[in-house]
Amino acid sequence: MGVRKCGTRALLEMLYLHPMVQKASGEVHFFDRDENYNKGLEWYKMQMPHSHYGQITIEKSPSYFVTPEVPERIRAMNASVKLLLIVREPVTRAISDYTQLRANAATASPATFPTPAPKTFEQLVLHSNGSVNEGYRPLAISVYHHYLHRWLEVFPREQLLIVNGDQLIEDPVPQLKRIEKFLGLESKIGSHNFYFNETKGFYCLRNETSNRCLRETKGRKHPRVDPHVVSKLRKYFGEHNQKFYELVGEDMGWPED
Ligand SMILES: Nc1ncnc2c1ncn2[C@@H]1O[C@H](COP(=O)(O)OS(=O)(=O)O)[C@@H](OP(=O)(O)O)[C@H]1O
Repeated sequence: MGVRKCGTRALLEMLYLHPMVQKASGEVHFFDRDENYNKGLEWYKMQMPHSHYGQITIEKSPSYFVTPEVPERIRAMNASVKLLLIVREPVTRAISDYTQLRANAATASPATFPTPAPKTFEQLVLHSNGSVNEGYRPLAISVYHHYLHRWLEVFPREQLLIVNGDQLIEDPVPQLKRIEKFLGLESKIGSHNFYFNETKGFYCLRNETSNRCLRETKGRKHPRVDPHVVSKLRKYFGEHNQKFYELVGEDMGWPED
């Protein structure tokens, strides 16, 4: 169900290494987009892969996390569905989001004549008086508790697993073992499924037939951000992170300066 830029694609592809998991190929956007939702559950099912008896079918659409109608719509489909939420340290997530928005803007309108330089992350996250620009969307999405409380009003906590996206980058196997257990799957994914690619700087995936890394849009180089700004943002998120820890009953240990 999200969160955007926290490793949703990596998580989906890594889980798909398991023989009892089938995945939808793209982002389905059934529950968050009215034009899809109004096509009905049969349409949703048709977007799903074929699966054998006992296999688990998964899909990811990160905007589910922030779209208000989604929890209730999912519950109406299946109140016992299992949900995975992958999170990342909020400032890193915001920088990743900014990096993607900037890359998308550059692709959408390639400069054929001199255009003003895009605003820096620092310019966007702080007002001119130095206060945090809470309305800047990449910051707002990192305030996880604002969105999560709606999910917990609709689903019991036991149906939701919080996956640590920073740890999934550093060392994927322990996170995947937790998920296998949560999903009631036999433990199958192990270190034999991964190799570290020095050029990409990330783990890549291996199965019986192929070795592959995620696409170049996953694992972008982030711009250097002024450490004072990072520190200011971490302080700002401190209180929000505590609220998130309380909601989920887990301390993610994110730095506060
Ligand atoms: N193994 C591996 N390879 C490449 N990338 C990895 C991997 N594991 C996690 N990640 C992190 O995934 C981040 C992208 O997250 P999402 O897939 O959720 O992005 S999106 O919201 O669907 O656009 C992406 O963010 P950026 O580093 O900012 O590009 C990665 O840090």
